[in-house]
Amino acid sequence: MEETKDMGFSTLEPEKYSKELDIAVRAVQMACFLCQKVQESLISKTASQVQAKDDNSPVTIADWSVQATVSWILSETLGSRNVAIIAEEDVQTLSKTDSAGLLEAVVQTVNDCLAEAPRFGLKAPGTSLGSSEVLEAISRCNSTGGPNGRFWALDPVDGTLGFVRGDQYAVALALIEDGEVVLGVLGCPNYPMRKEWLSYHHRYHRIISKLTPPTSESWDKGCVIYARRGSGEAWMQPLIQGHKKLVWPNSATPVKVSTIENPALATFCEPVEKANSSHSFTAGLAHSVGLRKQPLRVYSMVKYAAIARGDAEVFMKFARAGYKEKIWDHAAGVIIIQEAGGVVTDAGGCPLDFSKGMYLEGLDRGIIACAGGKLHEKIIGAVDASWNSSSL
Ligand SMILES: Nc1ncnc2c1ncn2[C@@H]1O[C@H](COP(=O)(O)OS(=O)(=O)O)[C@@H](OP(=O)(O)O)[C@H]1O
Ligand SMILES: [Mg+2]
Ligand SMILES: [Mg+2]
Ligand SMILES: [Mg+2]
Repeated sequence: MEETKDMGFSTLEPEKYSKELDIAVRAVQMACFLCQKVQESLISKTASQVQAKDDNSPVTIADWSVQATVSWILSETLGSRNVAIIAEEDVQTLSKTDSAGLLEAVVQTVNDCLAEAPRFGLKAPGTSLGSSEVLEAISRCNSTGGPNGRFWALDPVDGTLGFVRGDQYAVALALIEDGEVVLGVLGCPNYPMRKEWLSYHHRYHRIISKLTPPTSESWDKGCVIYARRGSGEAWMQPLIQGHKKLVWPNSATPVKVSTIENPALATFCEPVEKANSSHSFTAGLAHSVGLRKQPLRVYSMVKYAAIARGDAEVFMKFARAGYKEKIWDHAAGVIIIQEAGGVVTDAGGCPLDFSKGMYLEGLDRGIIACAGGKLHEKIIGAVDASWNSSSL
């Protein structure tokens, strides 16, 4: 039987950050609840509710609503003076005069979600938030990060493209102190019941509805994974929302990385979009180290979750030259993999540096995360040769 501890916090109770971790897990559970409702309505409606940002990437009411909700919860529970947050979204688009409908939808979504706070063991607001309070909660996430003090890094919806396509996405929240990630929480609302389904892009929902009777509680769909630095443990909770009977306190089971060391048996994952990572470079690298399986292409930080859960062994991302990785796209995933027993570095073998502000400055070429040191060593050892023979 699998070990189960109440929340997995029993060993952490006297430890630093236990209150922050507890609140962060609840906030991410709520965010997942919010996202599931928005994703359902996005997919069932024909009207497009997806906006394009300046860099042409998508943003939806879920991105803003999660940012507002998590910001509000952290401020209410920890005190707004103690909370600094760096996050992906801002209020620029929402504040435009022609965005009144969009803002209204965000305010409604936030209030609908916050009204459910007691199910997550949190206090709901006394009265519904008005639009100025929602905008304020979003724009309060204006920390610039850096080497000193404590701040949260939030990606309200990571893999927005996967989200709008009805596929994988994640909610990512990390606490960074003096440049080091100390807590990571990753919500993966569509994490499938069977790891094979991770790669069924687009068809995912059809498969689920065909194979899962509508009455099924589908316990294993979706999870929240979290870890505290130095604990040597990573924990996973089922999602609260699909289960009317599930209320706080939730249960947690430990997760561990895979023990596979043989590249021929290992699965590597990478971004779905070629624009986000060079598929041809990783194919060459995979070939040279003897990774024989097809790459598992998954949107978002669900890739980090897959490594931490032992469902894949390697994650590689090599963005185009000039692209600077943002800290909120990696912080939570990195600490979760490390505490679950894995290794994460840049392509030169150095740890990722979360102390330089919004970006992972100084990142050497790409990111390589592995279930174990041996696999990691092999891949790092092969990067230079592949790099020199590629045109990246
Ligand atoms: N050009 C480019 N190169 C590399 N990375 C980029 C690029 N553009 C965006 N992003 C960031 O990638 C985040 C999603 O990364 P993924 O690894 O999940 O990629 S993919 O969606 O599977 O293709 C995505 O996160 P979200 O915006 O939160 O979805 C972006 O921060
Ligand atoms: Mg992201
Ligand atoms: Mg995002
Ligand atoms: Mg985005």
